[in-house]
Amino acid sequence: MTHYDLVIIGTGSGNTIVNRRFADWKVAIVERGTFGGTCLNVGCIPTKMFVHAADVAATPSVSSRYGVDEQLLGVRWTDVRDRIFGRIDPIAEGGSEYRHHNPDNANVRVYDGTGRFTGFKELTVDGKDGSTSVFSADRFVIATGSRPIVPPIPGLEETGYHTSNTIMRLEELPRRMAIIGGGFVAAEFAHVFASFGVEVTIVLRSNELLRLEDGEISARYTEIARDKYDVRLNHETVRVERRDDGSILLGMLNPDGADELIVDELLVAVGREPNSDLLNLDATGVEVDREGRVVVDAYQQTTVDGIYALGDVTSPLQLKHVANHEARVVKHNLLNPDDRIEADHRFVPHAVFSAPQIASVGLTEEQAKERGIPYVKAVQRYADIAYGWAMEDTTGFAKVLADPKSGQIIGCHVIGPQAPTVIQPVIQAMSFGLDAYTMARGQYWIHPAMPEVIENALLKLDLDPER
Ligand SMILES: Cc1cc2nc3c(=O)[nH]c(=O)nc-3n(C[C@H](O)[C@H](O)[C@H](O)COP(=O)(O)OP(=O)(O)OC[C@H]3O[C@@H](n4cnc5c(N)ncnc54)[C@H](O)[C@@H]3O)c2cc1C
Ligand SMILES: NC(=O)c1ccc[n+]([C@@H]2O[C@H](COP(=O)([O-])OP(=O)(O)OC[C@H]3O[C@@H](n4cnc5c(N)ncnc54)[C@H](O)[C@@H]3O)[C@@H](O)[C@H]2O)c1
Repeated sequence: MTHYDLVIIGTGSGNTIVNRRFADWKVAIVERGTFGGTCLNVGCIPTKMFVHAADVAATPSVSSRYGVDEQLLGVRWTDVRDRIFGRIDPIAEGGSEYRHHNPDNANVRVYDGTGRFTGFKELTVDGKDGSTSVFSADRFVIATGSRPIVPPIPGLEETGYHTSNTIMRLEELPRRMAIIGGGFVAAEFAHVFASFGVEVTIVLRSNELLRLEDGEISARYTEIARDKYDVRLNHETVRVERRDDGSILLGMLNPDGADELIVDELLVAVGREPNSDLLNLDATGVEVDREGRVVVDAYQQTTVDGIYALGDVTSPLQLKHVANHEARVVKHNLLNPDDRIEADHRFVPHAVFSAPQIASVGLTEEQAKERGIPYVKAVQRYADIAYGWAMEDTTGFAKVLADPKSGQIIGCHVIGPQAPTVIQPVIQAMSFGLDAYTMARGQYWIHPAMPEVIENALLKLDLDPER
């Protein structure tokens, strides 16, 4: 049986581990799908390329507030789509080609197929070409990501539906689209398709969109979304069927009774589950938790010595920057087994590229309350800073929570233009222990740029003068 020094299963962030420092290792990489994983092929990168096109398409609807009258003449969907995938698909192919054939990878063998453990540190790969390969290794990295959850709604399978994996490759724009779910994917695709002229209906069970955000952010986003889209809160989808004219009917229940909706396309966006079940992890002794996530310690090592895991298959934070960080930790620990480092999950930010954009780091106000953590808070509206005037923004704000005594920032939540960029200095301050006052007054803030929304929020904090 072939024996490797290292086997990587999954080519999302897992693929970033192997470089020249592993030149004298015998390495295998296993991939069942498209090389490059979720972020490149069906996640962050294409979605944000669509989001930018949507931002452009949405501009004429607001430009008159600046005294500029514009008209959207049309959205050439296939041109939008083909520009995006015309750029991305070759990158995935190039990545695969590089690993398969480039002399840099003379020590690397790529297996195109699905890996599953068939013994202790023994993997069997069912190849896409029908072959079966069995090999062993000293070390493994499980980096198999996650996949969209498909809820057991009667009629869903027979009717057909899209997930984030397929919706970006539609042949044409539908007239009407329903999105089941009220999280990241729902918020981003609602913006994309509504900006392109599709009538979007969001159907969700809870009474708020993006309900895991800070309460004031979810409430503001929900209010804005209800103005733009048909949002059916507190609606449980209980059946789906295809009608004779090809349209799709959703049967829903809400506290007032039954409700129906007819659309042309259906996007299911109710979360993602870890790809741990395909791996037969019992065979090698790797444990998973109740949600199916691979259990790891602070070094990203699983319950088996020498088997590491990273990214969506192990983390409740299904974000590319988390997967990338964990990949760097795993790489270091593989190369330096006697001097391992721990992953740092203290201040993991996230952003939703919806309209408006949202970004967040640290505790929400609700979490601070629940945990009994003392805090002071300040809110700064975009409407009251110079660039907010320029944009005529009326709904955006930045909210900062800080420890009243030390001034350390414990959370920051932003809804409004450039939120994912505006929040970055706060992530830096939290990561390096800079207190709110020093952060605000210890540096220049470019005037009149958007980060002034953060500067002003920091200055409004009612911190203990003795700190
Ligand atoms: C629509 C969408 C938008 C997103 N936008 C953002 C964003 O803006 N910012 C952000 O931070 N995050 C975003 N994410 C999340 C981000 O894409 C993921 O957190 C990240 O890609 C996870 O990386 P990973 O390496 O853990 O897994 P993946 O990139 O999913 O890689 C796992 C790979 O393993 C392969 N695989 C699985 N099982 C096996 C097996 N048994 N054998 C062989 N191969 C296997 C899969 O085919 C896949 O290629 C988005 C996700 C989605 C779906
Ligand atoms: N900008 C980004 O970073 C970005 C963008 C897209 C996706 N992602 C990642 O991908 C993950 C998946 O995104 P998502 O939007 O699918 O999940 P999500 O967890 O963000 O939201 C899921 C939504 O579906 C609802 N829901 C759950 N089960 C349901 C059911 N049976 N019926 C109806 N509604 C149900 C939940 O209440 C929630 O509103 C995100 O959690 C995030 O980590 C990140």
